[in-house]
Amino acid sequence: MARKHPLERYRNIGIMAHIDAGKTTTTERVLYYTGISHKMGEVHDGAAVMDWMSQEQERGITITSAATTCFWQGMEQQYPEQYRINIIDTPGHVDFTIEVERSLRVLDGAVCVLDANAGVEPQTETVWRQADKYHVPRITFVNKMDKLGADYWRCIDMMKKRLATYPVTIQLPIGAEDEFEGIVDLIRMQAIYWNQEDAGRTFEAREIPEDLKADAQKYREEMIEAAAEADEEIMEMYLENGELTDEQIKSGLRKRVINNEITLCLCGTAFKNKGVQAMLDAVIDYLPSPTEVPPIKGQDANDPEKTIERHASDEEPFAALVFKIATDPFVGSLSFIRVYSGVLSSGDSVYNPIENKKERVGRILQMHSNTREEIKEVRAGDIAAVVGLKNVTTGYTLCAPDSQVILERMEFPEPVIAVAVEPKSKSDQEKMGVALSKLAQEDPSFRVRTDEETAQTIISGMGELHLEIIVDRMKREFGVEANVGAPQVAYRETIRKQVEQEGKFVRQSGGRGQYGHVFLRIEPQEEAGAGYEFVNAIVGGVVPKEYIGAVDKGIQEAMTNGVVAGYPMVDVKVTLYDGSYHDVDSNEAAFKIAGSMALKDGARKASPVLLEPMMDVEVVTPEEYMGDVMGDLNRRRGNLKGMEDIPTGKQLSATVPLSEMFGYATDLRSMSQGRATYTMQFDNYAEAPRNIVEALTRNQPEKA
Ligand SMILES: Nc1nc2c(ncn2[C@@H]2O[C@H](COP(=O)(O)OP(=O)(O)OP(=O)(O)O)[C@@H](O)[C@H]2O)c(=O)[nH]1
Repeated sequence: MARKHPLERYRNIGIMAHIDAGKTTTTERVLYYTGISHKMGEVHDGAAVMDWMSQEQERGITITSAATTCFWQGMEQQYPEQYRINIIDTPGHVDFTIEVERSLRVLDGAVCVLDANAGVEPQTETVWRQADKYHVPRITFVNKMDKLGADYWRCIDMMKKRLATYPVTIQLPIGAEDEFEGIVDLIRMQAIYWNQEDAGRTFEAREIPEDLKADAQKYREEMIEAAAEADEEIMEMYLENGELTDEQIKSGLRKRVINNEITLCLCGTAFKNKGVQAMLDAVIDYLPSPTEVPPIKGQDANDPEKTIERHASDEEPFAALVFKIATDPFVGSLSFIRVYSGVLSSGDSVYNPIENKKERVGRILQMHSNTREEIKEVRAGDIAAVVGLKNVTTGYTLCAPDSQVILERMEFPEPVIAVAVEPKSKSDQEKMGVALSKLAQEDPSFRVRTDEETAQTIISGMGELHLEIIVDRMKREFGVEANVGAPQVAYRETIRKQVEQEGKFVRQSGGRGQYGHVFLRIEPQEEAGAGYEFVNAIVGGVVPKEYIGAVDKGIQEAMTNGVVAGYPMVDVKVTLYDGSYHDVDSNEAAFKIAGSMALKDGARKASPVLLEPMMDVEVVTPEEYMGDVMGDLNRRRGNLKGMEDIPTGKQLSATVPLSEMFGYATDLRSMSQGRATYTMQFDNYAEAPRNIVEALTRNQPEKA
């Protein structure tokens, strides 16, 4: 079967923004204007098509990034054929940055939505930096031009200052706030007004209003100059003629957007149905198709030293990245994939190089937000969901069995906040384990562990909201009722010194005994965040090969409950360098215990320390509350990093220990009569002060 839409007519895009800037409303309008959704859903009446999970509808925020596909032929049907746009709606709340990261990872371009009044907000900066990290080309849609205080030029100014980017405007707003009427298109040099009788489906192009003509000329010049810098050829033409054709301007701008040298700015109001279609045209005109981004790199699955490149082409072997797992009440587990190369049909076998397993692909679904369509195959550039894969999690590669590759894996942040969950009844207890492990498989920023001392189930994640939603989903989707403890800090432990430690586990009581014996070198990793590393330095088989894995396992198990206060140990390198075995009595279990014992005993002598998560806190407050807010942050052991004037007041940034931030939302509200807002995200782990360690260990029995 031939490809319906050539790759050049694909756009895989994400929509990113600070919370409440209007991503969901904008996406809704896109679906409406492209004909996917016939009823316009408003965020407040909980009918938005993209926000399909019930929690999202209740809270009016976007939690999971749903993928959806739509088709667009231009505002004036100016493109000869339809383009296929795959959109991922990404959440704006910091607790879910992981969702943003994993969508950015598989996208070719993004639209950054700003609130025209608030401009660049803390979370805008965060997602912008993430997009920088993955080299995602961007255009910016300044939304809410109808809102009180809307100011397009201030937004552009903030982008220069706070995002360190080079914004180039290709539109001018006509009016602002409740007098916002439409836009001036600087390429066509026309004013565009959307008709409100049909919810902005149709529009009128008119002459540019008299009072905007001089500005239009000026900003068009700037735009052309930016386009001319794309390459020497365009520059020469510009210097020769003093002008460029519309096509030359577009191609120059396009080139520079794709190279991440500039970002184009547009404006409108999704809510009042103005400007969205022009933004879609810009997606087609300036954001790259899968063939215009660099080929994805991977490792040869059979030779980790060898780098493989895969180009966006149906002719190359199949390779795809799993970027999201979702449990669906109707079909079970759904794996969302981005196909980088090749073709996959339902019924084919795919290879999972991380688990070394081959799996058969069942149904393949094209997601249209809350509806889905079964399709027969996926090709390079596609985003789709595969039903029923068993051994995959987010970040895994799927590839052709005869051409094995591991695509660049995603990095996931460590969870910082934990709560104990206790099943309400016996039957809940049985179901809870299953539910939690399914949810953990979907979401790599969520972990489950059992506390060794209290035998409680502890779940940890990125923030209070994140865990609240997990507990909520457990109840709704799996029918598990649980009592939830107060949120606690997910402390960590590590060591500061290198030690060598013997671990010997011997039992001889007639018959077959137990014998495991190891020597470990235990040392801190040089770099924080390097994680756990196991080195096998056994020579001459003093610890037989078949037991090495068990030693490693024993060490890892011991590390889940550290020696200071029972928190997981991180950033430790362990070298197994010596040991002995017994012909009859040695087995895996004995070596596992020996490894575990050696680690625990060694860690106690290796200057173990407790680490606490430090949060990057950004507070936006009207000026009159600034003194109170600052004083309060000081009391919370905060370290003030900066203060800036912003349109809505002052923005303070500080590093504060997470343990001091519980209840902050309420305190900040009462301190500022509800007018200050804040965002918080993990920054780093720092050594906890002595009083915290003492408080945490006071009630603990001496560890065995
Ligand atoms: N005045 C005005 N309000 C808007 C506009 N677009 C969206 N809103 C409102 O702003 C609020 C937030 O919009 P959403 O679309 O939910 O924002 P979001 O960025 O998706 O929010 P999260 O999903 O929670 O991150 C809603 O009350 C919208 O109705 C606009 O163009 N003008």
